[in-house]
Amino acid sequence: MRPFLIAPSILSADFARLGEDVDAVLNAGADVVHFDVMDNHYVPNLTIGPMVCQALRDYGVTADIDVHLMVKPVDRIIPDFAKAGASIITFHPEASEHLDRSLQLIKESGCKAGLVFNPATPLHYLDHVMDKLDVILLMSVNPGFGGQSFIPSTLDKLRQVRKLIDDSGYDIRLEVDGGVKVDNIAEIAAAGADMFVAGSAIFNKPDYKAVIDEMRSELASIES
Ligand SMILES: O=C(CO)[C@@H](O)[C@H](O)COP(=O)(O)O
Repeated sequence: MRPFLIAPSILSADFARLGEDVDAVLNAGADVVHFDVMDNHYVPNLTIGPMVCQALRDYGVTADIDVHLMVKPVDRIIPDFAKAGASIITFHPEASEHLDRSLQLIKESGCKAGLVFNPATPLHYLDHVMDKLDVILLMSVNPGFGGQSFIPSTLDKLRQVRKLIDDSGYDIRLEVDGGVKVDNIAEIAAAGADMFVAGSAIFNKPDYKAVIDEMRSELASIES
């Protein structure tokens, strides 16, 4: 298994001082910036677009930015995010008319590509695209809002996807997003995840480093 990555979701950051807050969480030990893009159409909330991604790059953020597109359609916005400095772009299969084309578009734009599965989205969308994926993201809440509780059936789904990845021989990250906390991160890692999105668990606490350190110490029990 590759090193675990902690990716704070900036959905729970302070948008009035986003650059500073992202710097703070990276200085606290986070690996990746998770950037949630919502369109009030595919999901019932509205957030941020490529200009904000570009603003973070202009502010000096050099860490990978993991752009999670909760938008429909997806293709038109992919090149804009690539130009704005996205490192990884993921989208939901239900939001794309042509899965393979959207994945190729992300790759041609120079970013890593991933598919996102809602709690009830079946895994068959993986059938013919494993060779094009850098990331599989399992939502452990229904997308749209931070601060929801982890849906326990995600653990079984993680085990299934971990097996699919291992059997495929491809180098694919298994990311999980929603309700990830210090007290469940070890169980989630044991089920196969290696990249952990956490919003409220980190940003709603005054000491980001303390939370990230606690998460890493929980994860250490799995690594060893
Ligand atoms: O994409 C989403 C929600 O749609 C997530 O990234 C949330 O922002 C995670 O928040 P927490 O559950 O960790 O508070």
